[in-house]
This record gives sequence, C-alpha cells and structure tokens, in this order.
Amino acid sequence: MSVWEVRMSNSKGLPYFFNTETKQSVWDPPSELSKEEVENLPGAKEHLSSGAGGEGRPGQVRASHLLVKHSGSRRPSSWKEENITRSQDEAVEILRGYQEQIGGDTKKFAELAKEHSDCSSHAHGGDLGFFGRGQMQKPFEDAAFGLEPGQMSDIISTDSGVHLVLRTA
Ligand SMILES: N=C(N)NCCC[C@H](NC(=O)[C@@H]1CCC/C1=C\[C@H](COP(=O)(O)O)NC(=O)[C@@H](N)Cc1ccccc1)C(N)=O
Repeated sequence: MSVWEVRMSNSKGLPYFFNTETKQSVWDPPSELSKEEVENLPGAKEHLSSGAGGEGRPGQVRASHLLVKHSGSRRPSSWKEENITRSQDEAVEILRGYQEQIGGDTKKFAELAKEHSDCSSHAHGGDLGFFGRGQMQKPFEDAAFGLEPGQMSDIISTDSGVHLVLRTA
C-alpha cells in the first residue's frame, strides 16, 4: 500500500500527489513510482484524466465547441464566411437555435459544429483535443473546466465570438 495518494487542488483545478506519511504535496508523480503504480494510487481513477485514447495528461480536459462569430469578433472571418457582419445579438440567437436542436445529444452537437462552427475545428465536429489551463481564453477555459465529461455549457462569449462548449473527456 503506497503512502502516496492523488488529490485535487480546487484552486488550480489540477490533481496533485500527497504523501500521507510526510504530509508532503507535489504536482508531479513521485519519481520512485512506476506509471502503473501511479495509475493505481488511491484517487488516481477520479483525478488523473486519461480520456479517449489516453492522450490526456493530468489536469487536462478534452472539449469540442460550436463557435458563431460576429462583427465584434477579434477575427470576423472563417472557413465559412470571408467577412462576418452579423451582430453579437444575432450570433446569440443563431446559437440559441442550435442549443435547442442539440438538447443533450452529443452526436447532434458534432453534426451542427461540423456544418456551422466558425472555427477550423469544425472539420473534426468541433473537437479541440486535450488542453490544460492557460491555453484557451479565460471564459472558454472556465466553462470547459467547469463541466463534467459529456456535459454542455450554456452560451459563453470570448473575443472570438459566442460558443457552446461540450466537454468530452
Ligand atoms: N488547441 C489549442 N491550444 N489551440 C490554440 C487555441 C488558442 C486559443 N483559442 C481560444 O481560446 C478559442 C476557444 C477555442 C478555439 C478558439 C479560437 C479559435 C477560433 O477563433 P479565432 O482564433 O479566429 O478568433 N480557434 C482556434 O484557436 C483553433 N486553432 C482551435 C483548434 C482548431 C483545430 C484543432 C485544434 C484546435 C486562444 N488562446 O485564443
């Protein structure tokens, strides 16, 4: 039985390793443990996201999004539309319509993202792959890290436009 266990830092939204004997906390897996041992530590299952295909590292999430850009977007252009002139209110109305169609159906989410998302990730049904904190714009990061796998956000707004976020792992 290892003296180590995996716990979650709520302030950082990241897992860490706690030594129940020395009461020491470290961010990285203790070097004396093999990968196998780390994965079998108490708390590893719920805190160390392995995700689909296991590419996810601790503290990462995988998410897809459906982005609708508007005239106030930092880059009001996309694969779909050279020059995006809709207002932010119109973009929200459009996204509200997709939100209704999706309900809780993740397959429908990917279909609508593929057809309508103003992000290059539309080609993969909106999939952004795995990412950790510090990579995405803050409102997007907070939404993604605030979801459980399989859960979809409400409409959120970033400098890119308005999004629906679906956490997948
Ligand atoms: N996987 C990463 N680390 N890629 C870098 C993300 C940069 C990050 N992006 C965002 O926060 C928003 C939310 C999600 C997508 C996104 C914006 C834009 C669209 O908006 P625009 O930039 O025209 O304003 N799409 C992207 O970046 C795409 N390369 C994301 C992507 C596409 C295909 C596969 C993987 C990732 C940022 N810090 O700006």
